[in-house]
Amino acid sequence: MIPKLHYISQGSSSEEQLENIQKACTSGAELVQLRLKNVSEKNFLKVAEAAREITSHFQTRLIINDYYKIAKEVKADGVHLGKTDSCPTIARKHLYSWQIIGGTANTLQDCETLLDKQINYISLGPFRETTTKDKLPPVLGLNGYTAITDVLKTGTPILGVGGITTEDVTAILKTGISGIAVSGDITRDFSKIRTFNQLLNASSTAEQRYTFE
Ligand SMILES: Cc1ncc(COP(=O)(O)OP(=O)(O)O)c(N)n1
Ligand SMILES: Cc1nc(C(=O)O)sc1CCOP(=O)(O)O
Ligand SMILES: [Mg+2]
Repeated sequence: MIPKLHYISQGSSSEEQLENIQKACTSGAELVQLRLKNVSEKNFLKVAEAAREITSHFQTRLIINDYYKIAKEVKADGVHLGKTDSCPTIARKHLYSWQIIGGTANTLQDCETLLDKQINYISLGPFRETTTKDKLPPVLGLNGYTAITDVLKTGTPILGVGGITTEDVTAILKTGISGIAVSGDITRDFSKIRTFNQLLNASSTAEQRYTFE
């Protein structure tokens, strides 16, 4: 099962990235995506190895952004690929059978293309403007989400992404979106993970671990 909350990492250095990943894990994140830009592949691999160690310690899933070969090398739980990244079909051939592949979509057509390529989840965005990523396509908002999920009848999880805060969750879930990926709102305050999990009715790993339910 794909967790309903994905924390997309950020940080202005490798050290800050790893600190944020550790904070996300201690705050109950079930899944962390390592998103690190403007570093060499060699440096990305080093950070990915450290991120794998941290996440494994907390039994938190790890998704590698962009680099499917690194996802295989560090035995991450999967890879996230955007429209200008490697093709999911090629990544699938390279990865272990248990590794998951997520893909970015901005339109209904993108979603259909990804479903044909048998990805495990779709991340549909941007929900609203965000400073976390440059050169975003037009925002979809609640109406855009409803228009796409109404047509797209699929059992594949569709996550919302882009400028999402805790205040948006309830309305987003009513559109047919089943989970969310968040960077800024969580990085500003890691205690928000607990609130997001409650709003999403997602299991908080820490709570599960101690309640025997
Ligand atoms: C969960 C999630 N959704 C969307 C993206 C964006 O991927 P992409 O379009 O490849 O852009 P970059 O993140 O690589 O800049 C994502 N990473 N994660
Ligand atoms: C990485 C990313 N991809 C997006 C897309 O729409 O494809 S929006 C986005 C940024 C998500 O971070 P925040 O929660 O800080 O807006
Ligand atoms: Mg990418």
